[in-house]
Amino acid sequence: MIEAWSPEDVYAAEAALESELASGELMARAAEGLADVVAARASQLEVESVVALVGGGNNGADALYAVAHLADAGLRCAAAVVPGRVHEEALAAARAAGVVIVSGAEALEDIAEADIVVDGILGLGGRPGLPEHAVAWVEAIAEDAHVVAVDVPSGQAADGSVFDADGVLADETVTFSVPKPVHLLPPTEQACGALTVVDIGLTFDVEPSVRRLTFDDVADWWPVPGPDDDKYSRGVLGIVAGGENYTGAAVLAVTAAVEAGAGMVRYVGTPTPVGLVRAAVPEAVIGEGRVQAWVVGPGLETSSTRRDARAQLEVARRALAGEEPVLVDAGGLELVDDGVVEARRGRATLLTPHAGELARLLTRLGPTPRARNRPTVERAAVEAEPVRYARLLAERTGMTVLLKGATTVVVSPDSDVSVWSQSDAPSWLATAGAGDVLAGLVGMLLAAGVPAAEAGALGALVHGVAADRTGRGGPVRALRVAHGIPDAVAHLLARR
Ligand SMILES: NC(=O)C1=CN([C@@H]2O[C@H](COP(=O)(O)OP(=O)(O)OC[C@H]3O[C@@H](n4cnc5c(N)ncnc54)[C@H](O)[C@@H]3O)[C@@H](O)[C@H]2O)[C@@H](O)CC1
Repeated sequence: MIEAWSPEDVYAAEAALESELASGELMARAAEGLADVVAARASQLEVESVVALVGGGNNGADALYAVAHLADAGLRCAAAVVPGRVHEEALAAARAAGVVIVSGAEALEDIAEADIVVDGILGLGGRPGLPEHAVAWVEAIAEDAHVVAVDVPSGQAADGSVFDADGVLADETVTFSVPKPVHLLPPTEQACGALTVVDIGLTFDVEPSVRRLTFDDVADWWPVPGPDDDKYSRGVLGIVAGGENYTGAAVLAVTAAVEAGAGMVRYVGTPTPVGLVRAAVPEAVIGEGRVQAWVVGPGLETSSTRRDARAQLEVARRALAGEEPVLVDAGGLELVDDGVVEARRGRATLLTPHAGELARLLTRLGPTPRARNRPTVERAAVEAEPVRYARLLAERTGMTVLLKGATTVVVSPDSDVSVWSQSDAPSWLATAGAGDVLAGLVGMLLAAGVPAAEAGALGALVHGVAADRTGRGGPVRALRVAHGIPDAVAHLLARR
């Protein structure tokens, strides 16, 4: 598992450790670790000129001490500074080691020619956006330069909340002791590149703010049946999905649940998808019955006036009013209103919208049940600040929210619980029907008794790995991803 702590928690841990260490020791550890990474990169890339972009905080000091080490080791080093706004001791150490200190136009020339740029403008203490003087520095970085960010790519929000397109986009980031939210969350993860964590000895006795499951965690979490299990004890999943127009969603969700290892799947639909499910997934049982969890919504047509569609909707509403865990996806999200919110209080519910669905649902629900003012939430706003909006929906509904995207986040209604962030899927998985497969897969985990947030994170990981392994670097269609789940699970279980 990869865990990230908030900037506030990191500052607290740092203060606690600093009080036990000689002054400057923490920074010395950080600078040494940073210098080791940059030296290794210079040798791999067979280059020798390094420029540090130095800000006025500790992050800039780290960068200065690191280039001092690198100059000692024989690399050609310069440091771009703003005179008067720099850590004086670190500046003296760099100068003494032979680092060329530059500013103004001279700095821009050196930056443009550097093979490796070490970004120490802003770190954990940075507010989003670059300081004015640093805009030209960042613009001057050559296309083919290798950019190493210190702790946080400057301009990006350390808490991972907002992405700055004009900020530093690093090839790699060197961080200290533990990852920070900026490294794991959308939209900022994309600015960090490869992550190296240098241990400087911080310890934490508080919960991380972000968690990510890794491949090695799957064996500990996946519901593997034992000799005493039968199809009922493994978990029966009810799926209410598909309609006369969206027939495929039913086939995809049911296929995924069966392939993922559901003890049994009961499918509730209208005549056409029922016929297709019977043909494609003979293991599925048609009709309502006792289940341990529900998936409500893939391809569900909530405005159809057909009698069979209305009967199907009745089952969906019963599921939402019942005690079993429910995953609510796509058309099912249209059924979520204040009555459903009230009915599901204290019961496991996982909403699985994409950004557009989340925006529509938040707009429809409004900030509170009786709010007169219901501002429109735009899809672009959700895409710009995914965790913030997922949290708003989770808090408004009391439900767990899995927001789908290149990086999928899972947010619990309790703001003290860590956010899950999974980034395991190839971009090829952005294809019609992929969400239906995820719904069936995660639904199976709910039926097997995995808690909602963990089921969402685990399902997102396996979904991504199944896509990767079936596509083998090329395109994937959703049905093949569903059929690829057993191979992905077996591959991940074998890592135990
Ligand atoms: N966290 C840790 O465990 C350790 C952290 N270290 C380093 O210390 C850094 C944190 O140091 P600081 O707290 O000094 O933070 P920064 O180095 O990020 O500097 C913050 C300073 O820049 C100013 N500033 C912030 N955003 C700005 C903006 N957008 N435009 C203009 N000015 C802005 C602030 O007012 C503040 O003075 C970390 O990122 C890391 O590199 C290491 O030295 C040692 C250990």
